[in-house]
Amino acid sequence: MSACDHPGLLPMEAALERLLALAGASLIEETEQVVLAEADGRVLAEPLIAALDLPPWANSAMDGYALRLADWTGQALPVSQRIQAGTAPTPLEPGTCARIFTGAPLPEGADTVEMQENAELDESGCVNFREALKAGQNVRAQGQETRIGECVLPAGTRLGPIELGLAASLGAARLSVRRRLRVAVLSTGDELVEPGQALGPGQIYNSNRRLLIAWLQRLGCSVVDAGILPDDLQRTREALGALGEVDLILSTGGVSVGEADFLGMALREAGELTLWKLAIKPGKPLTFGHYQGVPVIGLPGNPASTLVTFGLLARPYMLRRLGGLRVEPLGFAVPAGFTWSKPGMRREYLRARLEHGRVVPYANQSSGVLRSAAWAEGLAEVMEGSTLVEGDMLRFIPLSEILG
Ligand SMILES: Nc1nc2c(c(=O)[nH]1)N[C@H]1C(S)=C(S)[C@@H](COP(=O)(O)OP(=O)(O)OC[C@H]3O[C@@H](n4cnc5c(N)ncnc54)[C@H](O)[C@@H]3O)O[C@H]1N2
Ligand code: MOO
Ligand SMILES: [Mg+2]
Repeated sequence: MSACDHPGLLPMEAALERLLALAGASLIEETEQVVLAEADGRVLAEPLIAALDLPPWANSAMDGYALRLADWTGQALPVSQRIQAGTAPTPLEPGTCARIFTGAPLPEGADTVEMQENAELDESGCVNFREALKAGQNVRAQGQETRIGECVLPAGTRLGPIELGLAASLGAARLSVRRRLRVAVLSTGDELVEPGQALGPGQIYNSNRRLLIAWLQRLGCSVVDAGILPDDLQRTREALGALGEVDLILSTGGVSVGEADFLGMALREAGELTLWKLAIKPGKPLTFGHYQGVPVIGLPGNPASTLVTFGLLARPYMLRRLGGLRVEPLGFAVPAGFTWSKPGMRREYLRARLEHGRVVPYANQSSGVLRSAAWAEGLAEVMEGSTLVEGDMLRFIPLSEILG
């Protein structure tokens, strides 16, 4: 039986589709102008329109000599001016050439550049060209990259180093971006203790809080750290209700079927549990609901489950709320370097590496083992109901595609 015909489990595509639709219905509308230095990781709210041609004027791609090709019939040409980058040339005197350097503006009247390695300056100050010349060679035409008025980046683009460099090349000093998403982070569990404190009986250190806060900061969110919440229904209700002005509550743990899993209970009681139990491993009990109108994503507490569900579901949801265009990781197809003989009802996301171009999973895929992800370079997707033999293709999602 596959997840599609399993009554209790929602397939991955359906879950993501629902989450993205919910996100699209609660877009963050407010925008702000930020200087480029503050714009890394933000989502562009308005298209970036070129305010100038790029390059703004024709220029040389080589260090050499600029000439009008029609002036050259094989004879040596005298050098009539010297043009460095950052200077303004005078029009080219007919029958002459100009000494020119890479990035310098082409003088009016010139249409061709020969690199200096193919030219020879004689004692009389004239240049002999050794090879046949082609009109337009080594010339970077005005506007060859971008024309003034063109849309260079659409609204919804996530800004990274390349986009910021491009905006700078067009002289944009500020960009209009969506305001930061305000996200509250809650770690649920009586067993949790923060690093730096001594462990008591039955206690473990809280890893999800650090993992999520660092990740959210990379995503450009402003984080409200709500600390550790004990496994108690009344305290859960109070904590959820007291988080103030946030766009999203992100919690870990307390969403499965245990008697101490109170987050799901609190959402059910509030009557707004929209999504629960997905056909993915790890991550089955992922929960989405609202508490007093605020969206809540309850990530499963096992650290590898937190990682997978945050990266593949919560992250796209959050970016879509900011109007993000490309929010889902793409990954790529690679051959399996392992055999998978037991088809499961849940789609598996194995913490894996590429070795000699093949996917190799970490030996211990328990969802409690975060070390698997530190070893891994990506998530290898094994589809529900399928078996694999070595060499079969599967999707590999690099962690670098989702960590930020
Ligand atoms: N009878 C069943 N039991 C479980 C089922 C099930 O279907 N039936 N599902 C299992 C699956 S799958 C998962 S995933 C977990 C999810 O449980 P919860 O989200 O309710 O999380 P907890 O029970 O609170 O904790 C699970 C596990 O993770 C550890 N944990 C929790 N928070 C943190 C943290 N911040 N840092 C580090 N580790 C954390 C916690 O100690 C538990 O070991 O449920 C299964 N059970
Ligand atoms: O769905 Mo859970 O995350 O497998 O352990
Ligand atoms: Mg539990």
